[in-house]
Amino acid sequence: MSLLQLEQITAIYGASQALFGVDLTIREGEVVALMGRNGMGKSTTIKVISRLLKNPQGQVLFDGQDIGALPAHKAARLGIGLVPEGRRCFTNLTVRENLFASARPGEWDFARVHALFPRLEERGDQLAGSLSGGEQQMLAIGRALMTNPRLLILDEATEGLAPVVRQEIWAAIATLKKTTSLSILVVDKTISELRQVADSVVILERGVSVWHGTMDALSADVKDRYLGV
Ligand SMILES: Nc1ncnc2c1ncn2[C@@H]1O[C@H](COP(=O)(O)OP(=O)(O)OP(=O)(O)O)[C@@H](O)[C@H]1O
Repeated sequence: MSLLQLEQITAIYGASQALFGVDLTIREGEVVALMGRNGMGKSTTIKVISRLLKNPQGQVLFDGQDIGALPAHKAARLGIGLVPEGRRCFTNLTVRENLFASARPGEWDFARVHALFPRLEERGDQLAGSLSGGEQQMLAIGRALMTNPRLLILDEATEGLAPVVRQEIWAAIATLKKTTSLSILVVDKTISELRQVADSVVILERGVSVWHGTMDALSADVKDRYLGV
């Protein structure tokens, strides 16, 4: 059964239209990569799902429920956990306080997040603003997990991070895939790493979902046409 279903989503910023028709389905436990060149609508699609963009048109179903009119905090409460582009940790709170601030009852708690990212336990009393970029991304993921989501969304999962840290983030995503029933929507530009975790791919081109299929079906022609690689 599909956990999330977007049908013919359109969205505007003021007078400028960003999405012209996005279809996207994520099944329970599935990892979907959302791809496309810069400015094609990936972050806007994520804002529609997490209800951060007001008044998109089209249908957004989460677990069969139309969430098109819910405020963002209610979408989060239903089980949509967002790791936003740029991390957006509370920089003047400690690591522990950041995690505590988003905690909701469920299987994800301090112990489980610390097991996934031991660095967050070591840095528990440190201000989030003093963490490295990679550590902030771990914290952003940990904070989203503390909400006990059913769908975890990572916008630009490893952008701007050093190669060794990127590997840690991909390893954590692979662990989540292997050991939980979470559905994951991930935006990133590195196809080789996405290939390790993603079950399927949706490609956006100028605000339209133009291609979807498995990672293995992502041919050189499709990559050349839509991703410029
Ligand atoms: N706040 C905004 N106001 C006006 N236009 C916006 C805003 N945010 C995004 N856009 C426009 O909407 C379109 C889609 O942008 P979006 O950020 O969703 O693309 P993206 O695929 O996530 O790009 P990137 O890979 O560069 O992050 C672009 O044309 C962008 O300029």
